[in-house]
Amino acid sequence: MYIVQIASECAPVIKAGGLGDVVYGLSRELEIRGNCVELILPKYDCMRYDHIWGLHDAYTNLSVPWYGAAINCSVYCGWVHGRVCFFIEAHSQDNFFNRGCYYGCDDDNMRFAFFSKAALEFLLQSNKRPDIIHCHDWQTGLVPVMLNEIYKYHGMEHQRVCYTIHNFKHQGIGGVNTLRATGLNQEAYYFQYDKLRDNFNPFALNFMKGGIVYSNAVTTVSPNHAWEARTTDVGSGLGHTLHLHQDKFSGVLNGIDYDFWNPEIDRYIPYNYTHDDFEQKLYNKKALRERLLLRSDDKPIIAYIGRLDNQKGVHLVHHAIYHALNKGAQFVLLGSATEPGINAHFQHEKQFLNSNPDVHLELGFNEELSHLIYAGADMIIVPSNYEPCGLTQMIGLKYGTVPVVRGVGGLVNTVFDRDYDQNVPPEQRNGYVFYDTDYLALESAMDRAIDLWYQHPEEFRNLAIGGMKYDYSWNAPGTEYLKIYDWIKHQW
Ligand SMILES: Nc1ncnc2c1ncn2[C@@H]1O[C@H](COP(=O)(O)OP(=O)(O)O[C@H]2O[C@H](CO)[C@@H](O)[C@H](O)[C@H]2O)[C@@H](O)[C@H]1O
Repeated sequence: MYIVQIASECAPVIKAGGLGDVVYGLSRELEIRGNCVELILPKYDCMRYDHIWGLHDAYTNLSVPWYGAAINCSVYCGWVHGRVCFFIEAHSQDNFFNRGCYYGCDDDNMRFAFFSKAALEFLLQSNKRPDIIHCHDWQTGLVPVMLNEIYKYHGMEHQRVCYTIHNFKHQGIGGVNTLRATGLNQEAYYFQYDKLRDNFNPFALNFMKGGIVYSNAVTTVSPNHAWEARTTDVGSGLGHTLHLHQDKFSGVLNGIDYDFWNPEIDRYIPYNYTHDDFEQKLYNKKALRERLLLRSDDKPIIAYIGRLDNQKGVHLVHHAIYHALNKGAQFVLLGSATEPGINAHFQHEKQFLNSNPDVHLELGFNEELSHLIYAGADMIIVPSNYEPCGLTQMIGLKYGTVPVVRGVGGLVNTVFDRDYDQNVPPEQRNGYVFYDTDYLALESAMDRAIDLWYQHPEEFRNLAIGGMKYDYSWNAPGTEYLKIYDWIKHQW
């Protein structure tokens, strides 16, 4: 099968979070199974060019219709750890992708509407006719809309779209301008409720809703989140739309790329290890302490790695730091916040805790350091308010780092409470789960994990080693996506 992924991220060259990991990992898995996979991405000025091999001009005169005129683009081609990627650069004073950031600009909706249009123009003009176009999140929600309303009539009538939603919170909101810019026009038509009109704001068009309405298949990143999105408020207002389109909507649990996230071969950690020589993990713990200037003591290290925003339960992350210290544990945090208030809060915490030898807060994005933390920590905490899938608990498991998580979204599908999970046999339980969003709930799960570490170290070790044996690779999800592709390929 010929598959083209259109996305705003692909790890490690463009990574703001889990979306990048998934786009890369899924592409790799599909290619290993003999499919032809290509990726189309924006050419951001701030991406990690050191991860691209052989970048060259692939298509120089891509003329993209925009507001009735056209923007000239160049398309570059290069290999990102073996994957063929096309990067679109727009020559316009809008400077769409030269902003020193991936997201967070006032005109993000226009930037990614343009990217979606340019990606389709590139397919059209370069005569690429994939069987499947796989788009991700709100940034590419307009791809299936434009494919069906415009490009279908220009020779792209056979392309089918799978649309994956990684986060319902950000949906991409536009207005009449979006329609004029992209050439969709026809205001009255797109402002209908069964098209793009936002379910709650009658004056807005919703890109993600467009993606759901117009795609042949829609997925989110875990079965439990698929259920939550349809039936609870985590669908952020799209529950009804998902309900109407439930026949093509499902949850496919993400995988982890074990070629990249694997303590046995990880080149960012000083001591490689497997579940057979688990003792080596201790040397990584020592290396982590040395790197972050934590004191050497007989204490567990609890880690948090992730974006710092309301989704991630920042109030509980904050509380976990102090509770860990009270319980005689050390705490390491690696995270970045885009919201100024949250950023200021954690900057303040960092200064306040600066001289404490049992805690380190690293504020920023650091891929290399994240690997050492996964390898060196004893536990990883994921106290999210909602979590479509969550990768950090799955990476933690692979590194023998016991997850302590809130039972929501994909965390429910991946972490099984050692003491209480009745649905899973004791030998298959792999972490700790709490449910409420208050401090007591968090504390009770942390206490159980910390107590086991102190009082029954052998059992804690068995729990960690058991977790390493779980298979959360792309193997099973790869099969599921291929089934979906196959199903929509034969749809008319
Ligand atoms: N400061 C930092 N430095 C270095 N690395 C960092 C980092 N902050 C985060 N990371 C890394 O980024 C990834 C984050 O994974 P998450 O599952 O938390 O994704 P996120 O919430 O961004 O994305 C959404 O998409 C993913 C993928 O579908 C879903 O799993 C998730 O639930 C959904 O919210 C991990 O690889 C983590 O190690």
